[in-house]
Amino acid sequence: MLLRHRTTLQHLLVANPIIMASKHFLPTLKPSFNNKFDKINVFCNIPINSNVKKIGSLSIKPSSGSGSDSLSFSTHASIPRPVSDVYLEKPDDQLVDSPNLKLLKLKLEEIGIACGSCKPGQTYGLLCPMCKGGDSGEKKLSLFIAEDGNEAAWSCFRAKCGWKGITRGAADAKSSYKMMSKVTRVKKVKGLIERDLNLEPLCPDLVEYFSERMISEETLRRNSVMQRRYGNQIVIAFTYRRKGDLISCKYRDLAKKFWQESDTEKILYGLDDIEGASDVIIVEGEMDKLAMEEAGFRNCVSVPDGAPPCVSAKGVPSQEEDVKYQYLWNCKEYLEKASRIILATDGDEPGKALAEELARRLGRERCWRVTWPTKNEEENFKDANEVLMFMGPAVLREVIESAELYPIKGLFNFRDYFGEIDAYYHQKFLAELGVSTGWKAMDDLYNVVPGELTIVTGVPNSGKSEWIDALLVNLNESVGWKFALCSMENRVREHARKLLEKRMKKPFFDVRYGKSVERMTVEDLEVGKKWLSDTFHLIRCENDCLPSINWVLNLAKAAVLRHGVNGLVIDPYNELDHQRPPNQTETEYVSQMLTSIKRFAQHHSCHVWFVAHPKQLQQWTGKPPNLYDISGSAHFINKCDNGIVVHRNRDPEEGAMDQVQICVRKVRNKVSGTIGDAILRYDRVTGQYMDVK
Ligand SMILES: Nc1ncnc2c1ncn2[C@@H]1O[C@H](COP(=O)(O)OP(=O)(O)OP(=O)(O)O)[C@@H](O)[C@H]1O
Repeated sequence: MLLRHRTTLQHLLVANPIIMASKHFLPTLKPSFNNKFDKINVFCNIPINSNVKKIGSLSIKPSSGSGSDSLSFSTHASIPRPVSDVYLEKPDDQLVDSPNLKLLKLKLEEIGIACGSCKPGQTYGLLCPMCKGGDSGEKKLSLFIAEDGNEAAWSCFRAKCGWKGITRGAADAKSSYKMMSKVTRVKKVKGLIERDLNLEPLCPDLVEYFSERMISEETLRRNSVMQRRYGNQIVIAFTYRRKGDLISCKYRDLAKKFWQESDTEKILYGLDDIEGASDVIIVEGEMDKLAMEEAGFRNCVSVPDGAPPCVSAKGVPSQEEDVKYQYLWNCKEYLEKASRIILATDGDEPGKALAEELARRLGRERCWRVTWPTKNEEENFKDANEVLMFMGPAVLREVIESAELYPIKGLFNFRDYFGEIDAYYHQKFLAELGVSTGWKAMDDLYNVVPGELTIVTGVPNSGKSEWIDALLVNLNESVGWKFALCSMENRVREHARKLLEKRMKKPFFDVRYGKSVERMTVEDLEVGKKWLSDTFHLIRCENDCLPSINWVLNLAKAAVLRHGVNGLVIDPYNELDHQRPPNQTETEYVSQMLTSIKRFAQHHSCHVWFVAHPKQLQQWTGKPPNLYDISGSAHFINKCDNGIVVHRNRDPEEGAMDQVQICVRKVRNKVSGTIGDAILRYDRVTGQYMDVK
């Protein structure tokens, strides 16, 4: 006797539509089917012998008793439960009392399946012992007991669980079960039979619907767009094909709800159109694929599952784990031949996330992206079909033709910087040309550029610190710059005195060096103190240990962000903590340290003056030292933007004793200066440096 309404598990899964919304991956929407008989035709008429001999042939289907509203079951909830003719002819007790059935039930109970009053030959919706039906406790475990009561098969239809298995009542038989979701996430079917899907040519109303979206009948025909009836409702059927064979089918009703044949292989829509193509366009939906054809591009495919809400924070998983993008792997051979892939996904955030996920997998270097034209002052058109509808095929063509290279992190073109280059040309960043030091003698040689590193050296007592202080005072007076000071050799009050003398142009005291000039008044001191606190921020290690360069840079960063400082002085290098790993040479250490300083300077547009002493000069002739004489490493001169040697005359016979030589020995940026010497005069009373008249 034949069971007319029995289905195999496979057929059941094929017939269970997985419903999808247009935008994100697989949300659980429910289509509005209402004719049960129509649906039965989808998966019935498969004669199966009622005498189930092999475990493998045991059949199962979701039960109407599940009473659930979830996607797998809802579609068929209204279908009359398939009931065996054999079973109907037999009185209940003949089956219930069989010893094998008792044994079988015992085994099921042991596994956790509460099958108490279940009868052979029927399918039941029970609570899955594995997932407990999720948060809502849905009864999604479908259990089927064979007519002879010897065998049972079950499957949990919750997508997150998928537990399934089979067992027999015989005493020696072992149960076999597995978590479907962990073992095989994508169940492949051998192929859909078009006839079984009851697809029909599009009716005039649907053709009209497409024509309103500027999709012609010719394009619909070429892409085999069909329709399918669900009772009195007709839905669009997008057929997914490979080499002409039907692989999957996606449905769309007029309310824009999507669902598709489940357990079909995931492939790109329009796959045959990109066979052998070197240029491939990828869009986010079937309508966009059809729209591209209207604009003259057949070499276009659509992703089957829409876009993710955002880019995954994790890296690209392995092929097996990459469930959401399985369609790319399944179409690998079609895509790997393409040298140019234009990602024409939607312009919204999920669309951009999809483009990024595709680019990550396909290789950014061969990806391009499009910019959808503006719709009005606030928004852009969102996809190909919208552009086709409102702007026409020529504009859509133009959008594709003007696609730009997909950005690769770290790889740029000058084009990306045109705004900045224009501003530089029009001198919008005045300081970029360098701020004058305040000494005419130096204007052609050295100007201070934000974000650069200046190394200052000179023999002990040459006046390096004095000259830098004087420079800071000048820069503050001329352009209002503020500074972070990490001056380890200076006591705070002494440093304050030196700065105040330069600023107030008066000596702090009226002793020895300042006897000849009136000292600054208490009022001057008050004004000066305010200026000090407005202009300088001190980086100081308050305990006895030496500060490390990273410690200094972190505080300098805080000073930039909190107080907007424009310059940092680190004076001197040898007062920093220079502990380095045992496997690192001093040269490597200095190189790394200077890289950190430069990165800080550039990132924060903060000029850094770094004071470094020369190594002990064996036979010093009184001449200025060389930048290569800096103790530690030649990297000081190699890595700095500017190198300055401060030198003063100590021989009365050689010239005036108050003369100071500022030797500019390196200038990387010709816009800000050049190599050469400037002579300044040092006023010992006020600590000021002045041009020589
Ligand atoms: N041209 C000059 N004539 C006379 N005295 C000067 C001159 N330049 C600097 N000085 C004095 O030399 C002393 C040391 O100056 P400063 O601390 O700036 O030198 P330095 O090069 O930074 O020294 P060090 O290498 O020891 O740190 C100060 O007292 C300063 O007043």
